[in-house]
Amino acid sequence: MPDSALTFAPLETERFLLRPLRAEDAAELHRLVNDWEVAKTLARVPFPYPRDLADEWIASTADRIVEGEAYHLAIARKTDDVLVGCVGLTRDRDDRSAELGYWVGRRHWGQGIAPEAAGRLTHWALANLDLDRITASALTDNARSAAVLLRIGFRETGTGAQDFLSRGGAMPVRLFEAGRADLSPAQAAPAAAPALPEGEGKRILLVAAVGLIDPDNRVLLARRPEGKPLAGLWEFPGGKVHAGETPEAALIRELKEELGIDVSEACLAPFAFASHGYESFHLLMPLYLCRRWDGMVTAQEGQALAWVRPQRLGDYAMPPADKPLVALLRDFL
Ligand SMILES: Nc1nc2c([nH]c(=O)n2[C@@H]2O[C@H](COP(=O)(O)OP(=O)(O)OP(=O)(O)O)[C@@H](O)[C@H]2O)c(=O)[nH]1
Repeated sequence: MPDSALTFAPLETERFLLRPLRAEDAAELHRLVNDWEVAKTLARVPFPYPRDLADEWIASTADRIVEGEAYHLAIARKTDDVLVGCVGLTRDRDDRSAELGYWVGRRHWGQGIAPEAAGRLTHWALANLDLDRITASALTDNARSAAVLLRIGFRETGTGAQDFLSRGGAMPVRLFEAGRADLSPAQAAPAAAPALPEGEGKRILLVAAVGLIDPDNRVLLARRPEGKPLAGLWEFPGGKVHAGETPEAALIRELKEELGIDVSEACLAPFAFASHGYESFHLLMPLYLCRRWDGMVTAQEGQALAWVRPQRLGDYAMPPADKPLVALLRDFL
């Protein structure tokens, strides 16, 4: 059995750790899930739940984490590591989506555990896996579960029918989904952004970005980290132009802060710009190209970095404002 504990760093919430399940969790997991009130709400859980199945299922979750197929995690109390439930995501690679599931043992109900755990896993997944959507479903008669999803930011998309092992057949469900925009409606620029003319009633946000190009003609993309709007999307390094700063000075500052490199103004060649209306601001973003810098490009803020061949840029999910820039860059390089 591969050691998923070595490959998956537990996710922390205010009160819980979402960590890989361990063989020692089996007895408590069985006690909590072998309860009709819990099992009847879960599509893939039989009732009664055989004790051996807890061992088998826990063993299988480790392989699937290592393979990046599914992330089924224990919700464990930080104070004493007691298992209170499980939360999981199963990926559908063809669709760049994953399905969320969760349950909490009956003795732990009423403490807001499900939204805390499922919300954390949803945010983490959209920021760190190549996904655009998380889907979820709740039995039509399970208003409590639907409320959890809505609280996290999921949208209701319709109804359907799903096979429930515990019920011995198909049951009506409400369908939900969440993308980045649902989880981070606060796409608004922080108040520190410089005051610029209003466009169509929206504030104009000036952001400077750069296509760093290495000797193999590859372009550097950086992944927006969890916690920022549009987390998980790949973008050109850069950031907001502060009041009193030129776009070039802003880039030189951002490249030092984010990538640890020194760039001189003479090496920043203006290339193109993006002008894009986001929901709460209008982005104006000059894109420079740069082939010379001092120092080694290293992620200073834990963000993922990728050197990408121009033909492969389309494989990376980027903010909508970047689409025209990517096309121009591909033609240019
Ligand atoms: N750097 C960068 N920002 C982009 C790109 N495309 C795009 O839409 N943006 C948007 O421009 C804004 C940049 O803001 P930011 O939050 O990265 O700026 P920053 O580094 O100063 O952030 P901070 O204030 O959290 O430090 C975001 O709304 C981001 O979504 C891009 O390719 N590169």
